[in-house]
Amino acid sequence: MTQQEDQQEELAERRAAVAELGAAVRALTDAAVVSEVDDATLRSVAAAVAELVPSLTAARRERHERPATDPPGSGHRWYNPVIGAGNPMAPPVHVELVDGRAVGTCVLGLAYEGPRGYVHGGISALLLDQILGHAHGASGRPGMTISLSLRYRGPVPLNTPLRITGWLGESDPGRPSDADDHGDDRQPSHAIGTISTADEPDSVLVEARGKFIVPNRKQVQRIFGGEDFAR
Ligand SMILES: CCCCCCCCCCCCCCCC(=O)SCCNC(=O)CCNC(=O)[C@H](O)C(C)(C)COP(=O)(O)OP(=O)(O)OC[C@H]1O[C@@H](n2cnc3c(N)ncnc32)[C@H](O)[C@@H]1OP(=O)(O)O
Repeated sequence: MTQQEDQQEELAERRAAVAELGAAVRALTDAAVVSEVDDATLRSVAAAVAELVPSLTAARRERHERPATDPPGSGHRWYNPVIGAGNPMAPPVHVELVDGRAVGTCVLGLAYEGPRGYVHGGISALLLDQILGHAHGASGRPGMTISLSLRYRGPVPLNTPLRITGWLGESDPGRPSDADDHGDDRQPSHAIGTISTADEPDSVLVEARGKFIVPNRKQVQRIFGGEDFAR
C-alpha cells in the first residue's frame, strides 16, 4: 500500500468514527427532548453523560484549528451544523446537485421544534442559508452570506421527510465593479431557496432569498488569517 493510500484509509476510518459518535450523541439528544421518564432517571443519565465529557476533551482543537476529518483542500466540513455527520446538532441534511440545483433531504425531530409539532423558524433559516451557500459554492465561487430574507408561507412539519432546494438567481444588475480597489470579483450573487415536504415538493412552505460574496484576498486575510477559507 502506498503512503497516500495509507492516509486515505486512516482518513476514512477517522470520518467513520466521527460519524458514529455524531449519530450516537444525536440519538441521545433526540431521546432527551422526547423523554418523559421520572426525575431520578433524568438525573442519573445526566451524571453518566457528564462523566463521558473528559474522555473526549482529552485531546481537543481550538477555534480556527482544522479537525482531522477536514484536511486542507478536501472542502469537507464534518462538523458543519447542517450537513456535518460529526455534529450532533446537524440533522444531518444530505445534499446532492440535481440539474444545477442543490437539493437537500432530511427529517427534523423534536429537537428542532418551534410551534408545537413544527420546525422552529430559525432552523429553517439555518437550513436555507446552507443550501443557498451550497448552490453558490457549486457554481465554483464558495462565498459568505451578506444578506438572507425569508418568507414563511406554511408551518414545516417535524418527523416528516423534507426537501430543501437552492439555486442561483440573476446577479446584481449594473453594480459597478471595484475590482481595482479590492482585487477580486465584487459582484454579489443572488440565491433562492425553498423548503417543502418531500411528498409535496411544489407546495412551498418557506422561501429564502440571499446574497453571497466571494471574500477578496484582504477580507480572507482579515477574517481567516489568509487561509483558503472554503477548502
Ligand atoms: C460538488 C460541488 C460542491 C460544492 C460545495 C460547496 C459547499 C459550500 C457550502 C458552504 C455553505 C455555507 C453556507 C453558510 C454561509 C455562511 O454562514 S457565511 C457566515 C455569515 N456571513 C458572514 O459572517 C459575513 C459577515 N460580513 C462580513 O464579514 C463583512 O460584511 C464583509 C462581507 C467581509 C464585507 O465587509 P467589508 O470588507 O468591510 O466591506 P464593506 O465596506 O462593508 O462593503 C461595502 C459594500 O461592498 C460589498 N462587498 C464587500 N466585499 C465584497 C466582495 N468581496 N464581493 C462583493 N461585494 C462585496 C458589501 O456587501 C457592501 O455592499 P452594500 O451593502 O453597500 O450594498
